[in-house]
Amino acid sequence: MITMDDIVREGNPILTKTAEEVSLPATEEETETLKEMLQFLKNSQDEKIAEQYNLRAGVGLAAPQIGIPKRMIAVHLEDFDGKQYSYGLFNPRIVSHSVEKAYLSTGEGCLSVDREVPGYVPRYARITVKATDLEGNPVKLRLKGYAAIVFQHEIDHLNGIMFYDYINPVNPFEVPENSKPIE
Ligand SMILES: OCN(O)CCCc1ccccc1
Ligand code: NI
Repeated sequence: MITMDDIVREGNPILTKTAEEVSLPATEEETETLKEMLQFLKNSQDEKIAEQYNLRAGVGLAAPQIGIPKRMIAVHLEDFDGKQYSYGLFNPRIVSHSVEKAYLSTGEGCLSVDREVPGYVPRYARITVKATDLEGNPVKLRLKGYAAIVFQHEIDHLNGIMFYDYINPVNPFEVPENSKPIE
């Protein structure tokens, strides 16, 4: 099972590189890895398992974070409107997005960053993502709210981008232009 020991931390160059497309159909090993990434998220959100294995709660995970420079992400979360998202995706890409921006009013964190980095992270308010799921089927997801924020955070990891790259260094809590808070 994946534990915190498998999560690479900032300073590791893999986190600032662009990850490679997975050639489809994915191999059994790639599929198994993506399933383990999703299971890690479920474990990290289970009070008993998380406590037993000292897991930091996570709602998303990208393969570079476990040292695998491939375009694979897992997301497991319940949005504030109660909608549930549980996906393992190969080669996710944002195919369209709103002009309007949004930011998590609490700021963001990252399992690969062992420190608080305060500030608003401006992102697109709504995105459409195309990808291939764990069963090898094409998926098209129209996302908004917290889910849109998390998917963007994960897809950024595939392009070597960290959440704090977006924070305004002069005024971290400056409200981004044409944006709304997700709270
Ligand atoms: O890459 C996943 N990760 O480091 C876990 C935290 C995910 C996350 C946290 C806050 C806002 C968006 C995404
Ligand atoms: Ni992260």
